[in-house]
Amino acid sequence: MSKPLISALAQFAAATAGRNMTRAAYVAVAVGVLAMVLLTVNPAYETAHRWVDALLWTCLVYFVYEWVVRLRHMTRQGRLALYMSSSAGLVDAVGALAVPAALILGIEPRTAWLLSVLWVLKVVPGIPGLRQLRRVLVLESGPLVSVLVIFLMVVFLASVAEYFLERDVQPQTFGSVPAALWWAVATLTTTGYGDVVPVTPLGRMVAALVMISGLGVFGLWTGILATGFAAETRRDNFLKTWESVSKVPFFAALGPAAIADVTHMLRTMELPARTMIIRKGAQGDCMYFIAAGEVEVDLPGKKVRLGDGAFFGEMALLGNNLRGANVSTTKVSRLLVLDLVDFRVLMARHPDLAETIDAEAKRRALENK
Ligand SMILES: Nc1ncnc2c1ncn2[C@@H]1O[C@@H]2COP(=O)(O)O[C@H]2[C@H]1O
Repeated sequence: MSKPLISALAQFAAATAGRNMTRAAYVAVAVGVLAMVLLTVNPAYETAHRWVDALLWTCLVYFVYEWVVRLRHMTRQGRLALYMSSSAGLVDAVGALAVPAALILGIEPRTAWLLSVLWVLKVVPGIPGLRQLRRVLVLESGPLVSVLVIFLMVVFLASVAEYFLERDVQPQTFGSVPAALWWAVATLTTTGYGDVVPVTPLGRMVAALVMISGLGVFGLWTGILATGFAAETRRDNFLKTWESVSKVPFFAALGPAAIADVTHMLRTMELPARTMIIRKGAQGDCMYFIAAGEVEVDLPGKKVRLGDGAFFGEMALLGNNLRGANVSTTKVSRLLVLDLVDFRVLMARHPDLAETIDAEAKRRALENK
């Protein structure tokens, strides 16, 4: 085998060994699931069964290869048990073994290949939003379970009531509590198939109450999840900003309580190189601290570069409100932004910071004269 081919294969195996989804894995999941769907469409499968089978087998071989490479990699790193018990390890094992196991057990091939739908699970461990959802579900499990209990209570009370009110008029649909339960679930979830409908006046009144309760229950669930997501995002942002704030020497002298206070006021901003941040003559409504990166202040006759830990944009907030120079990034930069309202609060709460900013603004104004 030629050297470039060997090194390309080695690189491919190394990328596959990591626990993250590679581009090839995403393609394999998409192609594999699409081929499985085609397998269920009779005319399409009859005309192109060789292609569909070839695609399915190729994807399966790829997933088995991926699993074996990861098992070897984790064994070498002494993390085999950890990998096998993780969600990614379980999903990889299921992806590699489910279809072959079904084929070996003698299940009809077109039915056995339906198990390839499990390949979609491979994308789950890599989705950051899902990790956040799991955290929200765990943190909000108390209120969510309470709403579930209310849901079950209403379902049971309503189905017993409907059974009692409708059983004589509609024995075939409301002839038992389990039969009435189907109606209650379809109504409370606001699905309303309309296959089972109460006809007695009292039965309809109960149904109306169930419909209204359904709206309430789903409103509560949505509210709990939305609040949980918002709180989670705030927490993530706070931690990110905290990390950046504590790296800025200007804030490092403050105690932890004051850093937390400052963190609440700042928001992070990631910028690529050569991005204009401040335009000369514009109204100033915030100032910036450089957590990482570099900016260039474009002054008449010279350019001043400011790096990690420096701040800028303070002069407009302390002076006549108008920006005195253009400022743009020279490299990828992470900035902490302090809005005017918070700037005033910060100045009032931390006079030592106010003094430093004020002194630097005065020094710069003198330098620019
Ligand atoms: N001589 C200088 N050295 C460093 N930064 C400066 C200098 N002059 C102006 N700046 C910064 O450039 C910013 C442009 O917007 P502002 O006038 O709000 O605030 C200004 C200062 O923060």
